[in-house]
Amino acid sequence: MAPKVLISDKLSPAAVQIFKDRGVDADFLPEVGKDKEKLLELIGQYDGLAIRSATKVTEKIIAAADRLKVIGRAGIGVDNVDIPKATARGIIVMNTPFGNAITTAEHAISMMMSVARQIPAADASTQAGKWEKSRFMGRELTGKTLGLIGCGNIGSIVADRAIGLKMRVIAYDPFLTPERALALGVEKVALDELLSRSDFITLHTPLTDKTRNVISADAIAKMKRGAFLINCARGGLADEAAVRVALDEGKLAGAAFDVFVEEPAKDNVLFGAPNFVSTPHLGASTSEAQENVALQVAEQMCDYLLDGAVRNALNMPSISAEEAPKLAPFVRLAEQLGSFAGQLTETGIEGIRLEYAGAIAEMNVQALTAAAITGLLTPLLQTVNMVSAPTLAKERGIRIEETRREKQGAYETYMRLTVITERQERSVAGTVFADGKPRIIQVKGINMEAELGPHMLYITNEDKPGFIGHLGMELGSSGVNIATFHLGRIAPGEDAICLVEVDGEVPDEVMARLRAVSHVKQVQALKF
Ligand SMILES: NC(=O)c1ccc[n+]([C@@H]2O[C@H](COP(=O)([O-])OP(=O)(O)OC[C@H]3O[C@@H](n4cnc5c(N)ncnc54)[C@H](O)[C@@H]3O)[C@@H](O)[C@H]2O)c1
Ligand SMILES: O=C(O)[C@H](O)COP(=O)(O)O
Repeated sequence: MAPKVLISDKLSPAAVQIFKDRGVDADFLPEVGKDKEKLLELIGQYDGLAIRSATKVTEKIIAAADRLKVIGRAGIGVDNVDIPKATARGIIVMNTPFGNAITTAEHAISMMMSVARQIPAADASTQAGKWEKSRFMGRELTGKTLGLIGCGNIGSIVADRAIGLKMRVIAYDPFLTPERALALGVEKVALDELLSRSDFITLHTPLTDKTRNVISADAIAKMKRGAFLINCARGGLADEAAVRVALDEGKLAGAAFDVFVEEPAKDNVLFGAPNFVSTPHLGASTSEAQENVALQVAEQMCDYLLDGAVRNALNMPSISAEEAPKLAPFVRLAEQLGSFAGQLTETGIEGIRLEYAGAIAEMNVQALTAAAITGLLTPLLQTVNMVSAPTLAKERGIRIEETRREKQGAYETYMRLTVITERQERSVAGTVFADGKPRIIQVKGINMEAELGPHMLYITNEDKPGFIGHLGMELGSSGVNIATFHLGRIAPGEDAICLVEVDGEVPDEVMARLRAVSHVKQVQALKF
């Protein structure tokens, strides 16, 4: 059955066409995003949800999203999605980090020019038949200092354009490296220095606990009298009430906001303030940017739903479309090793150690580790996948160690998973053969070579004559057919392991008889 996607926001129709061309059923219902109840009613039917900023993907929506595998944001900001809740349910959240960056940077520059020359007010006055030439005295940009708070994708494009306008650009961004600042032609400064030196300040950070109200009354007090403030990033970065006071008092010569604490902004404290310019969250609204983000998000969602490729996800390592089919057998191996160890572990898991050697060490190990944790936790938790597994493990205090080795042993690829509990460490290792099928090649240091089937018996025993015959007889007389049989031992007469694939589930009474077979130490049924 073709995957089904709901487009619940005003995305460019280009997205619908991509979904159609790739064989994904897409329902284009752009009004649903604003109607919480309708979204709640419909969401259970979909594998994918394509959104912009109007759709709020809350905990309640996620709880009702029984089939949902991916949320695709045609744009950058994902503050309208409850990512931790999506992650816990194994839903990938992806965005399009570059598709609307140029357009938004251009909007910030437009807002800076508009507010510097009071264009909206001058336009309204002129069209009202007044000719108030002396009322609208503006400010020149050339030679002025522009302070960027946040110098990522959009901030750095703004810097480039502002340098073109002959402005001096300074930036406050803790993650901006000196090399990057140099390459951009930007001076990296501390926040207080930026506040005191800038003639214009533009905001380009996400809204986080650290950035909320970065422009507070205190921050405004540190700014130059007559400075301008531009916010095309997120409402909440500036304290709107404090900005209103500063505009009324003339501390700020003007402010231009595209984004507001509450959107849609219908009755904002800033409305009507002197030299306040506003737009209704139009930063990304150009036909070019909307086409870019719609195409990109639709392709990314199709890649994931159809091929398992992951791009621009905020809660899962990337897996390229070329890589996905090559990685698939190794993901299966990692899941099997995790599941094998998980089913044999009865006490609390303190940590897991993952060792990758040979060709596998060069692969997307982050994805393989996520797959191994998925396999490990699946027997313990109801719903877990590669998206939720690392978070669920972390929440449970499970330590994850990863090592990569170039050295190859007998096998071209070698992956070993060791589960660490308070009582013991148990390891299981495997490889993928040229036929693309995973094999178990070591259990607790004992070499063997076994392909796992849906129903397996894991038996530990003493290596003594008669054991195999006795075991075979018990299974045969109980009507349990043996599909494959694999043996390994430390040394003649010592501890041994036996992995048997059987055709179907082994009833409890048969399990009890197997446990009574002489030289048997442990018998456990495993499912894959
Ligand atoms: N108005 C719109 O329509 C529109 C369109 C696109 C993006 N946006 C918003 O613009 C903002 C920036 O987007 P981007 O693509 O440049 O993001 P980005 O992730 O590329 O850049 C954000 C920058 O902020 C910096 N940063 C993080 N915390 C900081 C802090 N405490 N102090 C200073 N800097 C900090 C980061 O280091 C990073 O360099 C986002 O909030 C995004 O949602 C708005
Ligand atoms: O984060 C973004 O990409 C912008 O805020 C754009 O939002 P929009 O897609 O709702 O216009």
